[in-house]
Amino acid sequence: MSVLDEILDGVRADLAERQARVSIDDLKARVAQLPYAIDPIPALRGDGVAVIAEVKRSSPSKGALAAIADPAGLAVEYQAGGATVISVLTERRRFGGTIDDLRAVRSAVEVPLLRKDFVLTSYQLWEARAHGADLILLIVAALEQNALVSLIERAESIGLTPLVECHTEEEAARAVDAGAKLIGVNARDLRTLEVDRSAFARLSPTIPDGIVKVAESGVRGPHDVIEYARAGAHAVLVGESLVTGKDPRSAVADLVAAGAHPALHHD
Ligand SMILES: O=C(O)c1ccccc1NCC(=O)[C@H](O)[C@H](O)COP(=O)(O)O
Repeated sequence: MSVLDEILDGVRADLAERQARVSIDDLKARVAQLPYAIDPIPALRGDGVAVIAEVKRSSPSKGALAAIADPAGLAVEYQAGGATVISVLTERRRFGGTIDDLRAVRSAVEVPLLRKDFVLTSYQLWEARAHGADLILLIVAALEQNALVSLIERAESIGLTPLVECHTEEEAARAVDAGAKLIGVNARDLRTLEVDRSAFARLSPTIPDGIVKVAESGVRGPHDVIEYARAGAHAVLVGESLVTGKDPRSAVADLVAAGAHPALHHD
């Protein structure tokens, strides 16, 4: 069984437990009380390379990364450093996150929030909105094509912007066919956990102009932002190097500064 399949089994079990406690109608009622979600696309498409900074406690590839007792405090630092979007990993078993982290971060920052998880059902979309997310991750490798298409449509219908993640040419084609407007190329193969930073440059030309492109994973510092920008990234998604560094605010600011060089601006 691949790492991804193991993660998905755990996600299904945790999901069943949450669904038994909180009904989808309760989530819909909560969403009805909230302001509209923020559309992140204009900011992600702006000049320079946007930084999506991630709250990430642990990972299947590295184990424990950082204790992060105060996810909201970390998010405030990310925002102060210039992050365009903040990603919150809410998967419990392998990443040490919870949906409550999302709520805590929402109450502390104004920038758009990505719920980073393994979304399989529309319940998780409502859950994400009810806890303040503006974006949701949909992983092509985890979804049949008809499920991907219907989750994209459902997410958009409730105001969420789907970030559709791929790792291979075939998955990128599926993301485009499914109508994704925001596509992430993950350097990490979720089945083997190997990181291949050349994946973005390989897949980027296959993604049509007009779609916003995010380079995910493996960003160690400003030099990787510059490389991803040269290959056409509108944004980078960064977790590990930020949560394991000493000063998340200045680390984000350094990435933003690297991506802001006029030579890297999009046409
Ligand atoms: O991070 C992992 O080990 C991992 C394993 C299996 C599925 C997903 C995984 N990570 C999720 C992510 O996509 C990353 O957290 C995100 O892109 C940031 O990556 P990094 O900067 O390398 O922490």
